[in-house]
Amino acid sequence: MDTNTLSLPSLGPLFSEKPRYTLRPHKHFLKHFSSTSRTFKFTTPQAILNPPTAVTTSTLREICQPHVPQHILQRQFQNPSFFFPALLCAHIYEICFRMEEIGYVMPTDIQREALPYLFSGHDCILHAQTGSGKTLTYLLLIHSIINAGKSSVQALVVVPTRELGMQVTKVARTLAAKPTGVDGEHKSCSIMALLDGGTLKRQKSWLKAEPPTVVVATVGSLCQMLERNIFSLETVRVLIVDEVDCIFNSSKQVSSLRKILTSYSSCNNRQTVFASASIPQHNRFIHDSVQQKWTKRDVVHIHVSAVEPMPSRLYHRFIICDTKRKLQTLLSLIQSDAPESGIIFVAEQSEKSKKAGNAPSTSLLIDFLKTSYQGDLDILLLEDKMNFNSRAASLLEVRKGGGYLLVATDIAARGVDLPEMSHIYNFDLPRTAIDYLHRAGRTCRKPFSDINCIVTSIIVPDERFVLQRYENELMFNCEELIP
Ligand SMILES: Nc1ncnc2c1ncn2[C@@H]1O[C@H](COP(=O)(O)OP(=O)(O)OP(=O)(O)O)[C@@H](O)[C@H]1O
Repeated sequence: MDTNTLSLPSLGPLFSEKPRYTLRPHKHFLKHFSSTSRTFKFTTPQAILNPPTAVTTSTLREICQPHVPQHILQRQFQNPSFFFPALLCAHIYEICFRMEEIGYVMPTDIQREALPYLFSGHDCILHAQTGSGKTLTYLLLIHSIINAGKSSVQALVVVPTRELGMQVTKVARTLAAKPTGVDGEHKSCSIMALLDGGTLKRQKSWLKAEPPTVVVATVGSLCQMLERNIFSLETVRVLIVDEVDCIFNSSKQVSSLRKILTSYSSCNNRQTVFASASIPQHNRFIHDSVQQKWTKRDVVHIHVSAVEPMPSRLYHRFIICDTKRKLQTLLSLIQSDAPESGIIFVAEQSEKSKKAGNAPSTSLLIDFLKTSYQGDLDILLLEDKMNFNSRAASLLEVRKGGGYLLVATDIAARGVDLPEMSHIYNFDLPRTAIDYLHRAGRTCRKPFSDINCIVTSIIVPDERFVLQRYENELMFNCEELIP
């Protein structure tokens, strides 16, 4: 058999065990793939209809190819007017090529473990370290389900912040772009960002005129659209809630998320996925989710590296100094570390400090670094109270590449993916162990790299026991740096 072309007989076994179905590949499918010089292997229906088994294969394509048609076909086999879903298959094969083009070849642990369950229609809780590839995991599920030919919103990703929403939209669009050399006639899926600070009027017209296939939304904007009946969850086949614990923890977002989940629970043909590196009291959370019917009863909790909640390549250290010496200590650290890029996390200004008319720590820090730091790194700011355009401009600058020091509040602690980040500095200690985990997790974001990254907390003597508590809770060891 010519291994470089699509071989029609190789599609035969797919149907041999179900003779009532005839193979009628769509002309677009043939045209499309005969031009791409690739071979496709299909599994037999028996394998296709089996429940997920442990995946021992080693590449993402090997995981996706047998399982994606499985998922589509499972549904198609239940449909008496079965027709070979050529366009859907074409789409997912394109995604496989595209992944390889981008450099996603080997699956990460969460991808290896979760994808078989996701492709078989299970509701899942993706619980894995920061930087472990949860985004690609749920995007692959989305691509296995959607049909870009249909004009309806079929997948919805809910995120806590505009910044994370922009990032997920970008990754989703990159993945959905056609691989080089493929000019198939089928429609690419459209992805809409429905984020706080966006132009809701424009998005409203888009949703009404030609609904996108995938919507990435912040809770507030999504609720507005749902309340005004501009779009409904009826057509949504998969709902992802990213950083789910963060949204449940936010007093501004929790009641809206509950409404969305409750409303989605009455939809037919639904699949719900929750993702985060931290799901506190996960057994309780799963129990509640089932009780509330937010997930089906057979929801699967995929917990990767349960005994090691943070990447092992992270090196943690702390330095003790008094409050007045903190700025100078930070500067000395940056000079001796010479980071490739770093984030300096600062606490949000308290109401008390605002009332006292004090300048926020972020401004003090930025002013100090701009006058005292002599190195090559750009100094940037990202904090909640900046307007959306300035926040976007800071992140754009950061993503341009080149070294930088980003002074940020916890707004940058969740989900933001900056793979070049080598150092994290806690200028103010985070409020909880979970906040520590997410701040630290802005480094070590190259799944197959063996480069170590450093997290340094600058603390006053009284804070030593707080840090110790975080060490116990997150099971890591923090070494003292003696100045
Ligand atoms: N299979 C893969 N091969 C190579 N790189 C990958 C793979 N999967 C994901 N990545 C890369 O790993 C990085 C981290 O992925 P991602 O942002 O999805 O992490 P995450 O698990 O969502 O982390 P967080 O919990 O912090 O949000 C990204 O830069 C992504 O491009």
